[in-house]
Parts: sequence; C-alpha cells; structure tokens
Amino acid sequence: MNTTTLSADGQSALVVHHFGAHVTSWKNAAGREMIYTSPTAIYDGSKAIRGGIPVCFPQFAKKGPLRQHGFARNMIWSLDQAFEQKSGAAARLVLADTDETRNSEWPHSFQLALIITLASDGNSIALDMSVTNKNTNGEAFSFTMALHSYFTCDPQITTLHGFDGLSYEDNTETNLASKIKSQAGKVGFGKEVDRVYFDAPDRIDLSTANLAIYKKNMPEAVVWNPHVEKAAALSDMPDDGWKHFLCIEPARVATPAVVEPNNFWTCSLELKSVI
Ligand SMILES: O=P(O)(O)OC[C@H]1O[C@H](O)[C@H](O)[C@@H](O)[C@@H]1O
Repeated sequence: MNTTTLSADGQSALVVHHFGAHVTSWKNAAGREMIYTSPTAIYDGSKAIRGGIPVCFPQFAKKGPLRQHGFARNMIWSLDQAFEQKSGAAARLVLADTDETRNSEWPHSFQLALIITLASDGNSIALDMSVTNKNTNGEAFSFTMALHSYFTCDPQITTLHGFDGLSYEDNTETNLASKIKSQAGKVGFGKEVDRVYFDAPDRIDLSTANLAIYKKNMPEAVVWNPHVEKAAALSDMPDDGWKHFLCIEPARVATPAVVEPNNFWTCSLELKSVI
C-alpha cells in the first residue's frame, strides 16, 4: 500500500496510507506513538485498516443505506501534494466519485480533500477536511461523517471530563426506547462503551494519552472502546487490543451536513501532545 511519511523536529513522524487517507502513526518529538493501530491490521485493501484515523464518509456507522462508515475509508485516495509550509510538513490527499460510488446509494459527484499537517515542532498534527459538491444536475447532497481517531492510552485508568450533563446515544443498549441517556459525571471505561455524545465540547482532554483534542464543525464526539468480548470478536485486533486505545471520534451525525452544488463544507481536527 502506498504511504506518505511526514517528518519534523526530534523523532517526530506521521504516516498516512493513501488507502482511506488513513493516518496510521504519529510519533511526537520525543518519539512517543500517539495513535493506536492494531498490530494485526489488514493492509491488502480488502477492508479498512483497524486503528489510526479512518475517515468515515459519507455515512457514519449504520445510519443510512451504505456499508458501515461509508466508502471513503475503503478507497484509494490520490496524493495531490506533499509540501513544507511555515506551520510544518503537510500532505493533501483527494478523493472523487467513481463508477462504484455513482452506482451506490449515494450517487453524487463530489471531491473530498484532506490536508494533514505535522507541526514543525512535531508535537501537534492537524486534519483539515473539505467536501465539495460537484453535482451538475443542481442537486444538493447531505452526509454524515467522523474522523474515527484511535488514541494510544490505557482505558482502564482513563476518565473523560467535560461530558457531565451531555445527552448521548448508547449503542450498547439493546432496548431502543432507552438508547438516549444523560451523562452523570465523568466517563469511565470499566465496560464496553459505544456512545454518540451530542454537542460535545470542542476541546477534549485525554490526559492518559497526554493529548488535547480540538474539533471544529463536528458537533458530536463518538466515544468507543470494545472491551473484552467485542475486541475478541474483531478479527483484526489482538484479544487484549482493547487495553491499548480509546476512540474519541469527532463527528457530524445528529444533523447531516448539507452542501449545495459548487459549494463546500469543512471541518478540522487538531491534536496536541501536552506534557
Ligand atoms: O469495526 P468498525 O466498522 O471499524 O467500527 C468500529 C466502531 O466504530 C464506531 O465507534 C461505532 O460507534 C462502533 O459501533 C463501531 O464498533
């Protein structure tokens, strides 16, 4: 699989696979791996890479007729540019509609662009995404999405603050009528957690990963850890893989984004390594 590697100060480096425009590694200046990618991830294009930062588009999860998390993470993007700028080293990857997507349940003409930047000090990265409607038939389109980030940390000692009072959809709840809940206090990970938090804060601190997460134009934060049973059921993750990451996924889920022809929509995710 083609990859692009960006490097900056110290031991920092970022690796992005063109398949999915999928970031699979970011080492900060001290050489610490900030992103979790499964050691048994599959890289032959037959499925999305397990871990890293999958781009879920144009559908989050099963919230629509497409395959889980849409098609963008299963397609080969083109490297449009790799460049150095004042703020750091960057790569711009793009994806356009193909016969396959035009024949899907989301038949639109589009261009996705993802600019991935590794800051010159190596201690932060940014993902700036834009979605352009290229339809020539005058049709607007709508989509849901997520930047499904897996962060290296131990969920067993992690709690998330700043979520108290938020309402969320609990996807581990089998009783549909009780899916929407309200967060009381901090979020802990003593069991499987699979939640869509609505109107989540635009800065989320993940202290056990020494990380600050900043999101823009993605109102939701999906928080996921499969815990023992679900991890064992994932063929591309070791049984104890769940002990090594937490997904905090900035997302636009509750209200799909709507883009008129020749217009575009943007969002961004910035990750800062903090001591
Ligand atoms: O296995 P995947 O298709 O990559 O999905 C992994 C996970 O993604 C999100 O976090 C969803 O909320 C989970 O329900 C899902 O299990």
